[in-house]
Amino acid sequence: MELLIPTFPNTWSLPSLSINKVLLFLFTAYLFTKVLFSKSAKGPLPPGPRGLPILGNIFQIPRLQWLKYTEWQKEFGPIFSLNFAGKPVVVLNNHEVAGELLDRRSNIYSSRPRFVMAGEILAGGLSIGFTEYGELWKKFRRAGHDGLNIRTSENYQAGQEIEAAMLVVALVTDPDHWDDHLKRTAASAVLAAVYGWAPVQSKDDPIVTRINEIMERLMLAALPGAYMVDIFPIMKRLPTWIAPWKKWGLEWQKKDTDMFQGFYDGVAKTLDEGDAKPSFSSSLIERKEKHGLSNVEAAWLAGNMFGAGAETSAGTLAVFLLAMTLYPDVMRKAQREIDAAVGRGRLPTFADSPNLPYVWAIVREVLRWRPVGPLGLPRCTTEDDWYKGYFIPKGTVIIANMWAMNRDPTVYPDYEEFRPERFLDGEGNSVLPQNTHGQGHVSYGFGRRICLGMHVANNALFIDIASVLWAVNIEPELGPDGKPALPSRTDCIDEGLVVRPVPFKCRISPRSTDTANVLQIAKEKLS
Ligand code: HEM
Repeated sequence: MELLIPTFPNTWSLPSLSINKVLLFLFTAYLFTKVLFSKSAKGPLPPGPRGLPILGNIFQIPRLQWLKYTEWQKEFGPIFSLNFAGKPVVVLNNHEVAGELLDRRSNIYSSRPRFVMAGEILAGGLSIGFTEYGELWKKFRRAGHDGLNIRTSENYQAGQEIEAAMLVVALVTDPDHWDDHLKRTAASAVLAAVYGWAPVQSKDDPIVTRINEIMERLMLAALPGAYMVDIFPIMKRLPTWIAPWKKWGLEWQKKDTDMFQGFYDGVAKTLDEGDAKPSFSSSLIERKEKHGLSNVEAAWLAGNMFGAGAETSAGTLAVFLLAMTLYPDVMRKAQREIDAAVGRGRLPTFADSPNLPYVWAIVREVLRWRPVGPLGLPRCTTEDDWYKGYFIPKGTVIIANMWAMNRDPTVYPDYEEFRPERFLDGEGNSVLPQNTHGQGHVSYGFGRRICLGMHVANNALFIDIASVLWAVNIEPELGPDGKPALPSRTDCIDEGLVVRPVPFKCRISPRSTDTANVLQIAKEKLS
């Protein structure tokens, strides 16, 4: 079984065998000290699986952790605890407990665990997703909300319509590389929203590649066990000449800061010249005084939006294609709705949104059925707490098992099926389960740290899905026997930042005879 936790894989962190032995000794000594001198608990933690002495459950955690947690939930209930080598971890598995702790008690459940290498060294403490609950995070959050709330996210809709038209052209002219097109469009749409840039032409655009590398570096560095400094934070004080990993991290911090600063300054320049398109960065610059962020803080906030938004959106669009390949009746029903509301003479726009409730239900169901972040981002408690007789000490890592919540049979009977109808009543009005923040699912997280980009993401998904279904059919490939070869419903890849379906083949072809015009109509939108 592949293990996520105690692998210590990085050569920067283990430069030689002798250091290796010293560190192993220190590590063991640390664990013993922790166990011997740990403060006596004030009450019982929630129940959980029995683990090894000292090391606890760390060897029981497989790579697709959420599946194991969902199994354990059946045995231990909606809230259970684990021991990661002395660190208490509490896993929340249903809407009721997550709603109570993460939403209603969010004053003590809104911090993140400390990520020394990723958050502090590589990102210089400036990555909003890793920032602990405190003044800087509150400033980031207010500024982020100003530029991405439900109202301001409408500013980016014109750019999202253009992106959707580009996606249609790409899928019609080069259907086999659909995954590349999804990645390009997601990256391009987020860059347009964040910096007001013109669409990028390829998923391999050097800037897209460079920002993706930053996110990959941060996510790999954040994996438990990747760097010793996360186990012994005191190592952060080592001088760089004996800590090459620190030198490397600081060098990247400088390069990444220079790049984000350059992008941000570029927007400031176009604003000065009166030439800027509405964007998240332009809103940051215009409300600089109000937000109280320094230039470098604002530049990192903007840069991080790309990392948080591009791969998550691309992965979700891949789930959409998988669902359409497996559920042709859903696709046809949506196409009937789109044809009735939009006709065949133009692409859908945001003005059609009120007339496309089934398309909106597909957006919700895609996010519920296969969330690209099944465990979201971990939280950390900032005070001791009690829940139903269980004690949750300050500093506990909290994991929200969104996978299990989105598949709770009491909320979603037939949860394994892709069935957008579950979100609609007979009149086409939305039906949304409780404790789902008006979304129908919990894939955007909870409480004060709920995804900042959820309105931008929902809008992009809506217009992409409506436009693609207006333009093309998505069907399974035919196998050698001439019968449809269905892709796997369940196989997935955990890429660190997102979990997406394993690569699969499908046939994408223009719809019916009048769609000879599809390309022309989409291209007209782009001219
Ligand atoms: C389908 C696409 C997306 C999904 C599924 C998604 C999901 C999530 C989740 C689960 C979290 C953690 C929430 C928590 O701790 O409770 C998160 C955080 C975040 N997301 Fe998204 N996201 C998406 C798109 C976006 C976009 C497009 C942006 C920006 C334009 C964005 C910006 C952020 C930021 C900045 C955070 C960190 C918030 C904080 O720590 O305070 N996301 N997202």
